[in-house]
Amino acid sequence: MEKRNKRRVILFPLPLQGCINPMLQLAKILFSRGFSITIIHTRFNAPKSSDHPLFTFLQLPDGLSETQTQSRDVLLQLTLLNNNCENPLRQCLTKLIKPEEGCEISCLIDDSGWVFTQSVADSFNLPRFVLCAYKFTFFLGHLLVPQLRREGFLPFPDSEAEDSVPVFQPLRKKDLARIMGSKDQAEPLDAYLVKILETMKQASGLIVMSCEELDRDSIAESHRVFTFPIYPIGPPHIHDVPASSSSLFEPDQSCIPWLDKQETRSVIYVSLGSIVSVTESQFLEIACGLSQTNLSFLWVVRPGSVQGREWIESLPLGFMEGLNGKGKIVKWAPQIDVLAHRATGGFLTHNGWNSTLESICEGVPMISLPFVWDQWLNARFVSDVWRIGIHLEGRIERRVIERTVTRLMVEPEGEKIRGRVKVLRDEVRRSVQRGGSSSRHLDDLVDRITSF
Ligand SMILES: O=c1ccn([C@@H]2O[C@H](COP(=O)(O)OP(=O)(O)O[C@H]3O[C@H](CO)[C@@H](O)[C@H](O)[C@H]3O)[C@@H](O)[C@H]2O)c(=O)[nH]1
Repeated sequence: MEKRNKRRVILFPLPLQGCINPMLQLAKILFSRGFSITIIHTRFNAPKSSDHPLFTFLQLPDGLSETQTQSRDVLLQLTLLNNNCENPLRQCLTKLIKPEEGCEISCLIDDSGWVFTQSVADSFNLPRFVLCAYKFTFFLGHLLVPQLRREGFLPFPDSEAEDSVPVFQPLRKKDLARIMGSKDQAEPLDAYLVKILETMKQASGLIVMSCEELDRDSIAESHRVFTFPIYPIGPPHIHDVPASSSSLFEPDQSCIPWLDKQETRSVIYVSLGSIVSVTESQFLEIACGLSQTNLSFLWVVRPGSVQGREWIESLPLGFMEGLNGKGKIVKWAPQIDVLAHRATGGFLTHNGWNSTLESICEGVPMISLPFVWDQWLNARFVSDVWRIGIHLEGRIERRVIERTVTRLMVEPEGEKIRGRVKVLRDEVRRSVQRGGSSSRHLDDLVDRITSF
């Protein structure tokens, strides 16, 4: 560990698992470079401070009611949080930014989804860096959504659904339509995106949780939109810093001894991240599809993620027993360890950006089942550009799932896909090693923060 450099960085993650993980990982990286760390967080989805004893944690009152915390409408939650948290953040910073002996606050790092933080940071003369927890292609592209809508992208005839979208490659029109959302979501979504772009333009830089190896074209294009520096520092979890969990849920550690008993690359791991929910019939189709493969599976079903059900009680009677030990269902898994396990041979994923990166970094081929937002783009990269997975094209049907899992896990096609993901894994892993692209960008970022 390097010596403390008497400088403190304040990080303020958006309270979603997919944003907390990269932000806390960034905190660990900066701590290893000598910075002291303060994490400001909402009460909603508060990270566990006990998992990070070397950081200071400060909680803001966020004003969300119990019902609002349980809502499935993430856009609504983010809007409420943005409305409620400005004053609490201002008060918190007022207390923190007192001339303190021997430790200066260098900057605020927060998520682009916080749209009030730039003006707060400005009022304290505090440089603000924005963290991009998406693939950078999506980050650039999603800011175009309001303009595309104004220009009449929607509706389009069914016959054009598979056509590509030149300004948002490699999306197909049907993917972009899903990202743009339904009519009633259009107005709040577009207003939010316009605000994100407007406030972000005044930031001191953008820290991207991707690397040149995965995002070269979009990084090269970024100067057309942003004048500030971009720091693609690579998949955050493969930097050489001590491991610690930033899970909001308790990972079921029994996954690992269970995997230890399985043959090498024999298990399909299934997880749809921290936000996606499925209908009961989709859940049953996935269950039947997996069981019909006769292959081993490890499946994360978050409590509440089957709509209208507590957990897995709608599985047919005797379903688990009928698998003869070949299936295991848990509420939350130690995902990175699962993907790194020699027994894991494939990942049926919603293609959240963290899951996609984690799978690439472990060389695990994917089956893509995106549901919302950037997942549509990540899935296209996986299946159409990098060709390291197979896209389900939304077909949550037992026969399709059975067939696709079999293709990936046991057929020659799967072997080819596995070969490609291993090549990509090696390139991406090299980026964080000394002299690699991400390692150099990280050095630049540290120099920049230190220069303030
Ligand atoms: O059983 C599990 C399941 C997931 N995870 C972790 O949880 C994170 C999940 O992140 P991600 O794969 O990005 O999915 P979401 O939680 O759904 O993330 C949201 O945020 C991401 C980053 O902005 C977006 O890419 C997604 O579309 C959005 O749904 C990953 O680090 C996983 O390792 C676990 O530790 N155990």
